[in-house]
Amino acid sequence: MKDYNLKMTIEAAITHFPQGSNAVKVYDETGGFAGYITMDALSAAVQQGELTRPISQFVIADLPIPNMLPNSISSSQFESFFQSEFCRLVFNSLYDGVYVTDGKGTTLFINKAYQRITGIKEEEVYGKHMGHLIEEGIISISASLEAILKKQPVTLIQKIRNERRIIVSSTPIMSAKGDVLYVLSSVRDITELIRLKHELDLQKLTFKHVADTSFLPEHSGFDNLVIGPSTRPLFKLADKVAKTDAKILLQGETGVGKSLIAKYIHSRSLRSNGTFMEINCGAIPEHLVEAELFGYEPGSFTGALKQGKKGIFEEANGGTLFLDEIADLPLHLQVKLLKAVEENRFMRVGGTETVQVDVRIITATHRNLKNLVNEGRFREDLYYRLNIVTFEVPPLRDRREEIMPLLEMYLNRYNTKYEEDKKITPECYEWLTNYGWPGNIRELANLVERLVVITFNTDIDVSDLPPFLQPAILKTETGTLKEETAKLERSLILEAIHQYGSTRSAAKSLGISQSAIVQKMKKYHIRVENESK
Ligand SMILES: Nc1ncnc2c1ncn2[C@@H]1O[C@H](COP(=O)(O)OP(=O)(O)OP(=O)(O)O)[C@@H](O)[C@H]1O
Repeated sequence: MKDYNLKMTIEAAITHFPQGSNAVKVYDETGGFAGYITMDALSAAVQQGELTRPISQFVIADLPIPNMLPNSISSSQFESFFQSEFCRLVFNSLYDGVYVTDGKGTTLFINKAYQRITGIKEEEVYGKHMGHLIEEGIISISASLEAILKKQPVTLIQKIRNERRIIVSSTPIMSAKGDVLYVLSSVRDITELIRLKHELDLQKLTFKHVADTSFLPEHSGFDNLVIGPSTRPLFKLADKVAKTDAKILLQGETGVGKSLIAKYIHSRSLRSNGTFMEINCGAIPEHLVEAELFGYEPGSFTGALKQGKKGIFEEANGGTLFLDEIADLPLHLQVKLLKAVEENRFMRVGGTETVQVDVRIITATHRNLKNLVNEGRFREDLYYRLNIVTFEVPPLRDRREEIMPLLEMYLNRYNTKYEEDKKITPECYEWLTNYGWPGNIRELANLVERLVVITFNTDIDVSDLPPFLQPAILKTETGTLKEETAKLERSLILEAIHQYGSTRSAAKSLGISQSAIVQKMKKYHIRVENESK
């Protein structure tokens, strides 16, 4: 599977691991073969609680040759052991689950931990063949049967009643003749492990969050800030520079929180009683930017207000002016901005007198401004003027510890807004934390809002996620072709409805008629609120 790369974490690898495989190939950044990662290695890493370590530390060059098991104990000795009270006592005192079958795959014994982890009772499985348990949907796949078939130890991920995921390691016990006499399996709960890990992450973060923001004035509007290890230095620096008038350049992808940091700096500055004005230089038509920034005198151009208008520089007088997407400012206006920034003075469009203001300037861009300077597309003198302090705001994929608290924060927000009480399942959190979030925090917020609105059950689970986020493994692992096709169809319809807002446009985008989409929506219980006709 090309999906496995050296940077992948144990946690991500284990959730993707194809059912029934013992090993998968791993590739390096250039696409070259780097070795194998085995289920045994993942299992060992999970047992040591190394969920966030990269798999590169566990990759091996060659697959191990299967161990030949000791077979000096006779079959009757084993038989009397498995039937003894002593065996029950020993296995029942273990924290991990234990499952014992005979050499044909018929269940002989399960310990108490196995019953706790899986919810399966001994009477449900005792004397039953593993194949039968698969048919009944109690387990998804049998490591014991695999071990019998291969006559080798096998480790794999199994689903219990389509809910919990467990790691099962099965070891065959062989006779001198090489027949499998018994299979001994040990079992660990991954769902629980992952949940515990996230709970721990969340606790650590909540603690830090409180520690870092407790100094904020009440109702400052920043009660819900999530500050993780990667962004803490930025907020500390923001606090330090807030008290000065130093010009700040915020760089970072879209939706990473540049505008939020600008507001934070303003709120912590001596200008916090003044206005915070924000303008997106890329969103205004080029011919209007100058008037928006600097204002204009009466009758200075066609379409202008008779009485003239103040520009945003004047509106921000005494406060902070945040110029977003500064790289989009046309070159000819960069000269005027430079002068305004240096002297806090400028002329309105069509004006003859200078206007004096007292404004603190913060700028932001998602581009690399230095490169634009080198290419001659941004003035070097202005670049140095605006960039006394630079903040590089990292993308969400490099702030993974913040994903879970952000999901929680938005879940609370939208639960309140829509009067719902939705919860995200641990497995779903797992997928959401491992996703790359190209659209950053805004995309995350948008997805949580959608999930709160469109899901029917209280629990938001992996199957509720849009197709681009759904793990491929689920699609092959569960359900018949018909069920899987229906799931996909439902997701595609939901996506289209969400994107286009009306059944007509959604139907068009999917290449079906409006009546067909309406019928399918009835079938899949999809509703559209306030559809525009
Ligand atoms: N540390 C944080 N904690 C909580 N919410 C945050 C945090 N950072 C950003 N957000 C939220 O994420 C959303 C996007 O942030 P923001 O608008 O500041 O990003 P941006 O980088 O300015 O985006 P753009 O470049 O598109 O203007 C906002 O709703 C903001 O409140």
